[in-house]
Amino acid sequence: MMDADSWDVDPADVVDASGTESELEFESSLRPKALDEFVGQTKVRSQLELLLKAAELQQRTPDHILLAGPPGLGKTTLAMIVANETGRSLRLTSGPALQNAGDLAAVLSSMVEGEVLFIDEIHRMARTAEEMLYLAMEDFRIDIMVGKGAGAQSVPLDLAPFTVVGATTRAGLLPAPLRDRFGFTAHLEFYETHELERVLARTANLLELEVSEPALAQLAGRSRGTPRIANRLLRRVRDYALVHQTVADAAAVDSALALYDVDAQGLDRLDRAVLETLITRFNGGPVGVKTLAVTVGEEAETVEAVVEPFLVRIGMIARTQRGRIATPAAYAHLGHAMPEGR
Ligand SMILES: Nc1ncnc2c1ncn2[C@@H]1O[C@H](COP(=O)(O)OP(=O)(O)OP(=O)(O)O)[C@@H](O)[C@H]1O
Repeated sequence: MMDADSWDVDPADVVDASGTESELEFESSLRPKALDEFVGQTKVRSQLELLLKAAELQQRTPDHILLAGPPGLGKTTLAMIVANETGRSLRLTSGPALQNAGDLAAVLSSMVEGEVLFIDEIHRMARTAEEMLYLAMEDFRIDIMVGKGAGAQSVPLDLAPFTVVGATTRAGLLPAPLRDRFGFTAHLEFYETHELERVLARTANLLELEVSEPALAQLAGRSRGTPRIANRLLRRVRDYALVHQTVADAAAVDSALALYDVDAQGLDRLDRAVLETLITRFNGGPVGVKTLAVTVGEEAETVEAVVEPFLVRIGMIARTQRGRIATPAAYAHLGHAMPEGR
């Protein structure tokens, strides 16, 4: 039986960039399948296009690709597009699933020539797996240990050429030897509002949902520069319009987003908690990001990879050598007076 708490909807689930199963299905149904369907990230798209075209002309597998950037900006989608555009199949795994060299050896030894291996959260792989991956990416070869103890032997195994697409929210955490094995690193940026409007218009179309232009613009401006969040908020607006038997217009967006604690700038509860803590507990900073995370009761990795990049981008937090500080825009947004002398 479900307890009463199970019925509560945590607003963070709506804007959090990770996902529940039904959210994941929803996302898959919306993924663009070709580069020219992929909205925004113009530079990265042209870079990828060139890299794939050159590989096609030389009839070889494309170079390994590293995609870096905050969650929900399209890394998995791009990996799928790379496979699609090259007519290859895609294997998906993730850093946390590769906890020893054996886990990786099992994946690599079953790869077919030309396949694309997508490793999400690649910075979270075990060190032993990482070392095996360097060799595999460079020489398409791995050494497998057979037997145990004094009789253990290292047996080389040749692999068919393949392309690794790694994704990370924390490129800085990747050891240099691994980073160097990628022929190309794409840094995905937060999307501009007009780009998110296009993402939303495309999604509304796929969902056969009529949404007014002002509603799309309003949603786009409150989606933290992130397509995943834009699509999720659109779904909540659709729910709102359905339940209240109204059209999906700007007023419906306002009401739905107020219900889920998304404010006028698109900040969610965690964003505001971080800013509030920085201002009221640490007098606006400077304070280290780890201390800040502990104080709001969140993992440091989430604050560093999810919360901070967006708050820095919209100018509410500044990074200094001594730590993070709240800017005048943050004080104004939360309605606090700036202390004298700051
Ligand atoms: N440029 C884009 N155009 C249209 N839709 C996009 C774009 N980028 C992302 N999306 C949509 O946003 C959702 C999230 O994208 P995706 O899963 O690729 O992000 P991600 O960067 O891999 O996130 P994570 O790092 O959390 O895995 C998907 O539904 C995808 O269709």
